[in-house]
Amino acid sequence: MPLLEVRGVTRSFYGVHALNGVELSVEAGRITGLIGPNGAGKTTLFNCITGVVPPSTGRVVFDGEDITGWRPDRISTRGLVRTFQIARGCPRLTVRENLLLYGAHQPGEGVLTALLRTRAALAREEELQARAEAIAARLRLTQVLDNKASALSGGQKKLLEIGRALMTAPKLILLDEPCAGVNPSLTREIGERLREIVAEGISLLLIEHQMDTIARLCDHVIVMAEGRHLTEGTFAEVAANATVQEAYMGRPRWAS
Ligand SMILES: Nc1ncnc2c1ncn2[C@@H]1O[C@H](COP(=O)(O)OP(=O)(O)OP(=O)(O)O)[C@@H](O)[C@H]1O
Repeated sequence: MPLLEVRGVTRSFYGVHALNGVELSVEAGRITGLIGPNGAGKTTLFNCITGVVPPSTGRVVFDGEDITGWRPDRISTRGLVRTFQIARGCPRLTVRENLLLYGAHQPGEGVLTALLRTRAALAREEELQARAEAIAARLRLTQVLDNKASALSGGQKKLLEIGRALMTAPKLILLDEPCAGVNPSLTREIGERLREIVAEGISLLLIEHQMDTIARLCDHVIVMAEGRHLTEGTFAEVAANATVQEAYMGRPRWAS
């Protein structure tokens, strides 16, 4: 059974059909790339899957459970979380605080428990601290744990965004352009961290425009165009597909 199934999902905005009945599946244990020309509906699909925007019609099934129309926080407790193209962390908080903020959304963490500071709450806080430190170490952010997020480099901000997603103990992370705006060597480094995350059993679905990054990183590639699933396969297969080339025609990013 696929980890994620999208069945006939449509979404319109003021008469614009952003999604026209998307059908796709994401398998566990690998990095799946989601590509397509500008306006293909990739970000809207991410929003519909993760509850940021409800689909107009269709179904989203995650890990065997129908999550269509659920709110993002409820979806994340099931192990499905997304990152945003523009990092959404709190710049004035430290890296550690940013990580803890996300861990606090875990199931079982009630405001009352936190306020009462019971023994259980203190133990939970220690556990979250340990998790934040372990995730920072995984992402090579230990040196900057107590620095303000605003002081991080562009690449480190991207890693922090991934770290915040990891704090929710996800099964699947949807990454919206995790390497956008970072230089080639940092892109490779982020790629290495993503590979390590997958080796630990977390699955990834990522939107990326840089085709060399997709080619290097993704085990499988799904192509969208005009709000629909166009085709899928290995990078070599989709790159050789005439329909894909046609969908990208005149779009210089394909060549980059
Ligand atoms: N909130 C919104 N209001 C109105 N139109 C929207 C909204 N969100 C998306 N759209 C429209 O839906 C279509 C699909 O946009 P979307 O951003 O999902 O595509 P994309 O494949 O992610 O594009 P890009 O690669 O440029 O980010 C576009 O025509 C876009 O203008």
